[in-house]
Amino acid sequence: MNTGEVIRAYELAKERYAKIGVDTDQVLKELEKIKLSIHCWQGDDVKGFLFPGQELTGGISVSGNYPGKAKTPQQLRQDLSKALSLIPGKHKVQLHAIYADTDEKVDLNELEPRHFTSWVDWAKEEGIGLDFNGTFFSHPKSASGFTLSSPDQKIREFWIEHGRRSRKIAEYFGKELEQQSVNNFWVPDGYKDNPIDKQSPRERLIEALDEIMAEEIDEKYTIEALEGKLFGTGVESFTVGSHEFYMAYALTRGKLWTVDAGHFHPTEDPSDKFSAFLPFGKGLMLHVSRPVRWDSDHVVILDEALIRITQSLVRDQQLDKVNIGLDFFDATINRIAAWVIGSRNTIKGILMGMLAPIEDLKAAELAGDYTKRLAVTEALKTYPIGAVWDYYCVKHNVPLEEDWLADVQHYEKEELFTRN
Ligand SMILES: C[C@H](O)[C@H](O)[C@@H](O)C(=O)CO
Ligand SMILES: [Mn+2]
Repeated sequence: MNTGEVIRAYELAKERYAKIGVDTDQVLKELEKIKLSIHCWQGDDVKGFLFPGQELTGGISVSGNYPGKAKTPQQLRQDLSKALSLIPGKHKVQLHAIYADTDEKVDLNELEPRHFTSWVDWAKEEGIGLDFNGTFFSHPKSASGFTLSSPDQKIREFWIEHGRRSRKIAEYFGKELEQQSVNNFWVPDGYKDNPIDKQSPRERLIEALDEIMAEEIDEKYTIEALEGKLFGTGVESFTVGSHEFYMAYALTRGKLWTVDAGHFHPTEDPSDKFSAFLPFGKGLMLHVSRPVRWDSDHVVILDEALIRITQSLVRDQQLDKVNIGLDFFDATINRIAAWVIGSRNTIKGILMGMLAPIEDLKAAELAGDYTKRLAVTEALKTYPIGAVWDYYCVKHNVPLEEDWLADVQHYEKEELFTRN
């Protein structure tokens, strides 16, 4: 489609939506405000650069061996820039601590903001923000399966220091990039088999987190988010940082609660958590992911689960209290395409949520008119969202659905396949 065709299709779609009271121009203005927090670790299968020979641990795994993964910080930034050029809007990128860019031999408890200056320079060039994650896995000191809740004080102290340093790095991001940097905490701690004592590890985790958070840091620059999980592979029976644990921690400490869509029982609907937590809590961080039977971290597609999440955010007016991060890693496909597909789908999901006569539907629901609620929501599924999306892409100078893949394939040939 050429630009003229896109505009004509948009004008027709605009009229169609106007008939049900939806102003598409206004919707696109709102959509522009959406900032995803795109995870850097899709670009190199969660390897990072600090510990080259280290295997991925912590009960998470990446399958696949697609050629061309980023092996240096420069390559990862170049790949991220390519992906960002194909995703409409201005976003953020989330780093893990293992993505420090330095020639020094530095351990996780020694990291400083200066080890991330090249990332900040790059973010300034891109005009984007940076979020952060301490890396509490893939390290000899997490080999016992315990980090912040370890019964070994020395191990605990190592990870507490890492947590403290992660806050200083996130603060630095916030100051330099003039926007709050969310600092996400996820630890893999837990047992494969049934424990006798569940209380002590949780008490140790509370104490360790409190020590990490002891220093007051201006929230203008950074805020912590805490990510719970039902289980990980090898940690099937007991996870110290469960959902209830972190929800309570976040509520009592004024922090964000992280909802990773892959971290729940498959019959649970993560989107249902938002309206239960937000009336009490400061806000949420999301890790939008696609669990296939388990926390498999598949690339996000425009499926029912994603739409439930994005519809909740829009319908319950939660967008200003929720940071929309992504978390998936697939090494069986082109990694840049993975970022582009997952990010574009998440934005499309939000657009889908916005392109609805929400007030009208709320009124119908309140009046007990569930027939109208069902009829209209079903009808909306075949409304011309694609035409609105195409127009949004053109407005933001990014390729249409049928065009971006050729761009990625060209980059793959010229750049990714030349890497050994
Ligand atoms: C890289 C991980 O996915 C990430 O740190 C964490 O957010 C997670 O989801 C672990 O399952
Ligand atoms: Mn996650």
